[in-house]
Amino acid sequence: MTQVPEITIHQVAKRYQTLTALTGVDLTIFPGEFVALVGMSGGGKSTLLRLIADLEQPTSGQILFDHQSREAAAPVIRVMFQEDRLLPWMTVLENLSFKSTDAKTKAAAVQLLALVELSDYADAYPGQLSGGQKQRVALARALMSHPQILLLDEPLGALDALTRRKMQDLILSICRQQQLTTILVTHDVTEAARMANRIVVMKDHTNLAEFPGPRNPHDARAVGTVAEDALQVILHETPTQTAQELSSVS
Ligand SMILES: Nc1ncnc2c1ncn2[C@@H]1O[C@H](COP(=O)(O)OP(=O)(O)OP(=O)(O)O)[C@@H](O)[C@H]1O
Repeated sequence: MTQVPEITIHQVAKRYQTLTALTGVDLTIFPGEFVALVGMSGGGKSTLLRLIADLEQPTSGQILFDHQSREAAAPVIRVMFQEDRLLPWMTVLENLSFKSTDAKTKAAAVQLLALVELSDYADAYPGQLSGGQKQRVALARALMSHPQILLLDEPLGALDALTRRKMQDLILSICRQQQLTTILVTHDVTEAARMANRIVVMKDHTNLAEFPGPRNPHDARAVGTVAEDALQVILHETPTQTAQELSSVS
């Protein structure tokens, strides 16, 4: 049985006045995949994420979910950004439950706090948390609505290296456990190689090339090789060279 793609991006373009942010993007993402978008600043990574999230509309082209329009499929999509976007006047638990009095909602919030290892901070305010802890609350909040698709826009960009590494592992284990379809935008090719099963290089306003992720995120050598390959394409290769080289490798 052929699997139905969770997201089908077909010939998507996005222009802002005279500026082209994206052009000719064709990308198919299957349920449970973890895809990383990498590339130079201004390459259109965040724009693509915003289009998938329905925060903006493409100038042309289509984005389908389960082969259907967004309206018909009504996918539950949540986005996690670099800044935590927590409400500073609410406690950690309230940021998840939005002060709901519904016992089920509260129980779900408590359970998610345990999942992100923050049970002890339920009554703390965001201002009392470290950057990494705030991002864990933001992750738990994104999971509250049981998304099928999780979009991560540089969520770990502001964290120190050690916290970042721990968060990568936490996000990976949760995404696998909950079989989420995940798209991560990151500047860090090593992070992309550690986390994703597909690394998509965005260059010249489109998805120029892609690499399979290493099977084991803890295999530092394999991660390093994939990261270096992605970096070479980002920095040097012309589209034609890249396509030829990739086809000769496969
Ligand atoms: N709201 C907007 N109005 C006008 N131009 C925009 C807008 N959003 C993005 N752009 C432009 O579209 C292009 C792609 O931007 P985008 O933020 O998607 O790139 P990116 O690859 O995510 O970059 P970065 O890695 O720096 O976040 C850039 O040239 C940017 O200036």
